[in-house]
Amino acid sequence: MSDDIADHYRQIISALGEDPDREGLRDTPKRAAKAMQFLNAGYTQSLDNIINGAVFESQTDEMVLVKDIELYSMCEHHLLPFIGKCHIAYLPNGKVLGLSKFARIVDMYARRMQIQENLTRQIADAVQEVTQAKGVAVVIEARHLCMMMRGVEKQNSSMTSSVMLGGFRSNQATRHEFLMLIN
Ligand SMILES: Nc1nc2c(ncn2[C@@H]2O[C@H](COP(=O)(O)OP(=O)(O)OP(=O)(O)O)[C@@H](O)[C@H]2O)c(=O)[nH]1
Ligand SMILES: [Zn+2]
Repeated sequence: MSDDIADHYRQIISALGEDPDREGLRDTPKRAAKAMQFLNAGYTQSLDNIINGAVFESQTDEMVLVKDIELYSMCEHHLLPFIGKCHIAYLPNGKVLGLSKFARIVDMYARRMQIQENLTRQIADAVQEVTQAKGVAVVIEARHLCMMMRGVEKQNSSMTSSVMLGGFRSNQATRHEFLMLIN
C-alpha cells in the first residue's frame, strides 16, 4: 500500500518536471507516502477503539468545555491542509468522557479528507453518541491553505463553523454561555 502510494508520488514528481532520482528527492516518494498515510490515518480508526471505554459515571450536570484543541486536516477539494482549533462543550447526562478523548475524536475525523462543515458535524455527532449528553456544541475556527497559497490567495480570512445539538440548540442562555466562554 505504502509502496503503491510512493510509486504514484514518483510519477507526480516526474510529471511536475523534476528528476525523482536526484539526491534530494530520492527518498521523497517514500516519505511523502508515509506522511500522507499518517494524515489519513483516521480511516483506520473507529470510535470504539479510540474511546477505549473511558466514559465515567458522574452526577455533574454543568457544562463541560474543552477549548483550543489544535486541528490539522486536509481539504477534500485540493488535498491541502486546513489548520485551526476546535472547541467542544457538552451537558453531561450521568456520564463524562475522558478528557484526552475529545482530542482523539478531533484527530480521528481531521485525519481524513474533509470539508470543515462536515468535520464539525462528525465531531459533534461522535461526542453525542459516546456521552449521550443533553447537549453538544462544537465550533471550529480554521484557515485553509487552498485559499492562502493558491486560488484567491487571501492570507487573513478564517472560517468558523458550528454545530449545536440538544440544549445548546434549544436554550439560548446555554448557547450564549458557551459562546462567551470560547471568545
Ligand atoms: N465550504 C467549504 N468550502 C471549502 C472547504 N475547503 C475548500 N473549500 C472550497 O471548495 C471550493 C472548490 O471550488 P472549485 O471552483 O471547484 O475549485 P477551484 O477552482 O480550485 O476554486 P478556487 O479555490 O476558487 O480557485 C472552493 O471555493 C474552496 O474555497 C471547506 O472546508 N468548506
Ligand atoms: Zn481546498
